Amino acid sequence: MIEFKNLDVVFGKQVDQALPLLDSGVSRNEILEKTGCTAGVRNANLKVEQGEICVLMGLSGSGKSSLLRTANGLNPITRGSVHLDTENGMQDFNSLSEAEQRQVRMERITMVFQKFALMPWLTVAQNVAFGLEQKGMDKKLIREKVEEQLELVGLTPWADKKPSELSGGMQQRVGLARALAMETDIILMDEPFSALDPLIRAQLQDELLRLQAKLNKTVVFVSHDLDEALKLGNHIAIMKDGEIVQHDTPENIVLNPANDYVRDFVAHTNPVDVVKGHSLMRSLSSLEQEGEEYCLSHRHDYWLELKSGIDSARVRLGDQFYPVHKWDGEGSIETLPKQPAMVPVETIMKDIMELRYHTGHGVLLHKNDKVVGYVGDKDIYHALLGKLLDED
Ligand SMILES: Nc1ncnc2c1ncn2[C@@H]1O[C@H](COP(=O)(O)OP(=O)(O)OP(=O)(O)O)[C@@H](O)[C@H]1O
Repeated sequence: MIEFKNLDVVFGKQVDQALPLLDSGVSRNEILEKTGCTAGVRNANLKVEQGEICVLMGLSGSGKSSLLRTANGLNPITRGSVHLDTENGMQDFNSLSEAEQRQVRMERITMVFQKFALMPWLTVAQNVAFGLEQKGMDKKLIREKVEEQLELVGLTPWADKKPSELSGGMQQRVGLARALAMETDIILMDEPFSALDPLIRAQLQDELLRLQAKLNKTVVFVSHDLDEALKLGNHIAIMKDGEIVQHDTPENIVLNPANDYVRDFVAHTNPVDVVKGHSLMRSLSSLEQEGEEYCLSHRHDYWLELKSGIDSARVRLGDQFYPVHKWDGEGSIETLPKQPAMVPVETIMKDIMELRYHTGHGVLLHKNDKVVGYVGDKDIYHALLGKLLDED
C-alpha cells in the first residue's frame, strides 16, 4: 500500500513565499508570476491499496509525474508525506534515514519508465539481472529469477539479444520484467506504454492486467489517455493544475464526473464499455427467495434454482428448465448456446447486453465461483438511463 498525505511539490527558489499563496488558493499561474515557483502538486491525498492499479490522469503539466516521483524520492516533497508499507508497518518515507530510504527504494518500490531506460550495452537478461546484482543477490538465484521473469513476459528466446535488436514493445516488456524481478510490492509506471503504437500498446495493457491478476502489486500508473485509464485502473485520480480533482472508480468517473474538467474528459466515452456487472446487477441477497429458488421476474415466472454450488444452477421459466452456461470471456458470444449465461462480475455492460440479446435470457453473475447477482432488462435500462448510481 502507498499513501500520499496533504502533499505539495513546489519547484523553484522562493518556496517559502509560494506556500502561503498556495494555502490561500491563489492560482498556479499567479504563484508563478509572483514568486517564480511552479506548484507541481497541491495538497494531494491519495491511497493506493495492495492489488490495486491507480491511474493518475490529466493533461500535460497537470502534475501526474511530479506526484508519482515523490513516491521514490525522484522528486522532493515540499510539504506533506508519503507513507509506504514496510516490514515495520506503514512508514513515512521522509522520516527514514538516508540508508533506510535507500533500502526501502530498493526493496519496496520499482519504476517503469516511458523510454524503457534499458542499458544498451547489456543483453536483455543482463538488464533484468542488473537490479538484483545491485541488491547483492546470489548469482544462481539471479539466473533463476531472470529466467522466470523473461518467461512471464514471453521473452525467453531473446535473453541474449541487445535491446537495440528488439522492437519498442519488446523493450518495454524487458522494462516490465526488470521491474517485476525486483519483487517489490509497489510499482510506479510513468506513461510506460505511451511511446508504443496502438496495437502493441493494447497488448501490453492486457499483459499488465494478466500479470497483476497473478501478482497483486500496488501499482501507480501515469497516463494521459482516458481509454487506457479506464481499461487499467481500479481507481482513477484525475489531476488539474497540480490538484486531484476526482479520485474514483472508472464507472463513477464516467457516470458522475465531479466537474466540467472531468466531464470534458469523459464526454465521448460510452458507459457501455466501462460499466461492469457488479454495478449493474441486482444482488442475489436482494432477490425474493422461495426454498431453493430466487425470483428473477414474477411477471414471467422466471426463477433461478440454486441447490448447492454454482454448477447446480439452472433457470426455470414457467415449467421449463434451462441449464446455465458458464462463460469466462473467451471466444465469441455468438457461438454460445442459447441458455442463460453465468459470467464474472467484472464483465463489461456491452458483453452483458450482447449475452442477453444472444441467449434470450438475463445474465447471472458470479464472483470466485459463487453466484452473486443477476442482470435483467430492467437493470440494463436503468443503467442506460443513468439511474444506476442514484439508486445505490
Ligand atoms: N524539476 C522541475 N523543475 C521545475 N518545474 C517542474 C519540474 N518538474 C515539473 N515541473 C513543473 O510542474 C508542473 C507539473 O509537471 P508534471 O511533469 O508533473 O506534469 P505531468 O502531468 O506529468 O505532465 P506530462 O504529461 O507532460 O508529463 C509543470 O508545470 C512542470 O513544468
